[in-house]
Amino acid sequence: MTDMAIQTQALDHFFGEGEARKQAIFDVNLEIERGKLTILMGPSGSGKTTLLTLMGCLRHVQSGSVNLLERELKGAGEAELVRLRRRLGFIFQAHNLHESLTATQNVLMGLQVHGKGNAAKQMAAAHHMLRLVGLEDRLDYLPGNLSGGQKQRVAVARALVSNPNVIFADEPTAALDKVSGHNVVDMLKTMGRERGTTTVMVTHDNRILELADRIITLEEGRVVSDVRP
Ligand SMILES: Nc1ncnc2c1ncn2[C@@H]1O[C@H](COP(=O)(O)OP(=O)(O)OP(=O)(O)O)[C@@H](O)[C@H]1O
Repeated sequence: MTDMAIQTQALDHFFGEGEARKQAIFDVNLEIERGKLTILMGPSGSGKTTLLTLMGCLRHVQSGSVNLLERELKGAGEAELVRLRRRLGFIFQAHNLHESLTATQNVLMGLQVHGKGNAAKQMAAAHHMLRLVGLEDRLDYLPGNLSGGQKQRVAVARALVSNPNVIFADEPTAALDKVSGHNVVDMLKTMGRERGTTTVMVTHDNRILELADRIITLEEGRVVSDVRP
């Protein structure tokens, strides 16, 4: 097993066809260590989300290479990608909770796609995760009755409950106040220390940079800075 969760080599990415074809990612070469919190920064349109979705098997690799958990994504078949995605957790903007399901049921969705454990064990794991994110008194609330920050914490609990190897997060703290944002990122760091979970996070949130193990900055699709604070 290597110490790297993700490696990219000569990674390019293009959108559009013919005259509208436009390059969004240029020659990105990165090695991302296991168990660390890596932040992707950069101005709007610099390619952060494109890079995150390429590394997270959410977009086909067109040119160059992405190695995720020792599997090459370029040319990988759909069955292989599905197997890999089961080892990942995704935290995108808060709005992807199911509005008709309670907090607990939303977190259970994070387990049921994996088919892990029996119903009682799954319920216990969902409740445990919701307690960890400080929502023990909101287990049976619908998203409509939760604040933006509480919804985001449900999304975090759902991403973490299956104990993924890598978590991809796009602006996970955008809707949170400073304390809740810190709590979410602290939790991801704790998962890194205790379980070796790797987190790659896109953020504009300057308040959480101090928590990062590494900060990679993109501009116009290129890596322009890469620091370990
Ligand atoms: N589906 C798409 N079709 C065409 N162009 C796209 C598509 N998605 C992104 N792009 C373009 O690729 C470039 C990078 O976009 P991307 O969303 O990765 O940037 P970003 O850094 O995440 O921006 P933001 O901070 O605003 O979310 C931009 O020029 C964008 O217009």
